[in-house]
Amino acid sequence: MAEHIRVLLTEEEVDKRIQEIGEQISKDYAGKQVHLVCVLKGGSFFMCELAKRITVPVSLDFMSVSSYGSDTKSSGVVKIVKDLDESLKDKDVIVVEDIVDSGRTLSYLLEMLRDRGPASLRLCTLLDKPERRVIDVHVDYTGFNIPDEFVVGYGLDYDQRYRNLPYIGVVEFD
Ligand SMILES: O=P(O)(O)OC[C@H]1O[C@H](OP(=O)(O)OP(=O)(O)O)[C@H](O)[C@@H]1O
Ligand code: HPA
Ligand SMILES: [Mg+2]
Repeated sequence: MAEHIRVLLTEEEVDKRIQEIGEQISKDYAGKQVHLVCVLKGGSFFMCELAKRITVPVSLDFMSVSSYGSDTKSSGVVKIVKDLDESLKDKDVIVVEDIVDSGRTLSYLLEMLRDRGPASLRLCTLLDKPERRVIDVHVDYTGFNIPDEFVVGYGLDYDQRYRNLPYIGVVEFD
């Protein structure tokens, strides 16, 4: 089946919104250092762009998680594939994600990271699909609320492809 991408958010719209979030974070964390935690792979493109627009001191770390499988996924259990290199103790942490969909990944992850003793812990996501939520997750910074459609680009993949698109699109099948 042939597929094509319908543009949902242009590169300009995404860039402008990331700039706004960067400014907001810089204000909210004035006088502090923020520690950005990127959830691989999807969060990587957004985190790099966001970090460039934050004007307070920034440090970065990366983690990779995966769902256990369809059975346990419904219980919200995720497996850590690559853990953070550094401790979160007493740091002002912002978890950076590409999308919050069902909320399973982030609700589990935030609970786990909270146990590591950060001074503060917030969540920043480029996209949010509120209609799809199964588990409640508090999002502190949201780029865009989007409808319930499967999106790609800016880190988001369809079968590992399209992460490199500089805009957000919807996969459509001809
Ligand atoms: O709210 P949820 O329903 O849990 O879905 C959101 C999660 O799913 C995607 O990651 P994925 O596991 O596909 O890995 P990837 O980032 O490597 O693509 C996305 O990047 C979020 O981490
Ligand atoms: O809409 C989506 N696109 C790509 N990956 C995802 N993971 C959760 N939702 C999505
Ligand atoms: Mg992800």
